[in-house]
Amino acid sequence: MKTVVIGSGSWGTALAQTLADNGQDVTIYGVNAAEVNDINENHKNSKYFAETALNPVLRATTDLSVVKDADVVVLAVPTIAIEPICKEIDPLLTKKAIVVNVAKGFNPKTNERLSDVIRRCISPDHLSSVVSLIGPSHAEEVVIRQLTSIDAVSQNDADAIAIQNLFSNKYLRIYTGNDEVGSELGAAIKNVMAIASGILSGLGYGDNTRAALITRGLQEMIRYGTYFGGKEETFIGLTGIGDLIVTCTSVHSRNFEAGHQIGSENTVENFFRDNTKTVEGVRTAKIVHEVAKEKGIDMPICEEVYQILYEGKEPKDCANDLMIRKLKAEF
Ligand SMILES: NC(=O)C1=CN([C@@H]2O[C@H](COP(=O)(O)OP(=O)(O)OC[C@H]3O[C@@H](n4cnc5c(N)ncnc54)[C@H](OP(=O)(O)O)[C@@H]3O)[C@@H](O)[C@H]2O)C=CC1
Ligand SMILES: O=C(CO)COP(=O)(O)O
Repeated sequence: MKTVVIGSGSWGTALAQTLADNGQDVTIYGVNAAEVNDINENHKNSKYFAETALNPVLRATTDLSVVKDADVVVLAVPTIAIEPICKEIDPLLTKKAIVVNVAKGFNPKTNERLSDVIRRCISPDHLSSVVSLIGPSHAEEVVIRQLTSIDAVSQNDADAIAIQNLFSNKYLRIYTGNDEVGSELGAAIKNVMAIASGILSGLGYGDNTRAALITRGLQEMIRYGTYFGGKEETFIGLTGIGDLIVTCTSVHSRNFEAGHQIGSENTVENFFRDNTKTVEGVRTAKIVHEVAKEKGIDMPICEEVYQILYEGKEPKDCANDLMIRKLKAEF
């Protein structure tokens, strides 16, 4: 199988190296010539993994025509780039490819789920199916071959199994799934919860607060996901509670890190002025706010994160307001 990984950032590099470790034919396509040269010449991607020597067989290119003849195309770019890159690659594909999405969030222009964007932008002649490869997986750990488990989720069982077999090895164990809605919504919304977790940590709150946030955050994810047809059980799997735990507790999470800065400064000002990293939860918070409001879905934690990011509310007031809401039964 010929695989092209679109995106020479942290996750694209780590996943492509996994395929290189598995002896697969894989090439990374990147828009950033410095990252591409670093991979080819130095066997490093110093911008993201300063200390890590990559598998030396890994190759990268800035020529998008590399997707010609690809059997598998992995989209490892931020959500904002998914629609444009699909439109760019569609005319270059010469056969039906499995398109694997690893981004977490929604299309910022239309609020669509990413699998729907890919099906809309890649013509049926060029698309076998969409597989979402998502779960608790910081690139910083996968690139040094730390044991990790994630899901290959697709409406097409055979393609999910093909992607499971392609990526699995002794450090990356892939499970299959077919609840596209539940898996994608869980993996998207956990980024908002990770911002909330970072904010609470920045405000000085500890383990009790984080456990409450993760538990109640999961309930919000279930409420939102099941509204759109996701299965409740999916949210107690890798793309739900698994991804929620890793991003709400890890120093590697950029969403947690952003929240931590916002909480410790009690303002979003410096974050919005200085941030250059991919922090998907920021856009997701706005989309969840809009959709939840329109559909009448109760999302109190997501709403407070939205208020902090977009409406100038102070983080410490949000934490207090969540605690003094009308008391109720847990379930
Ligand atoms: N990093 C991780 O641990 C994980 C990330 N993800 C998800 O994967 C997605 C990608 O994130 P990640 O790799 O971390 O992000 P990074 O910021 O590390 O890298 C993104 C890469 O995409 C490139 N890029 C941006 N636009 C385009 C485009 N139109 N065509 C080709 N390349 C483009 C960027 O180039 P440039 O540098 O020039 O901007 C950069 O190389 C996100 O949705 C994230 O949530 C999911 C699981 C784990
Ligand atoms: O999704 C991730 C790990 O599963 C990456 O999280 P961040 O985008 O917050 O770094």
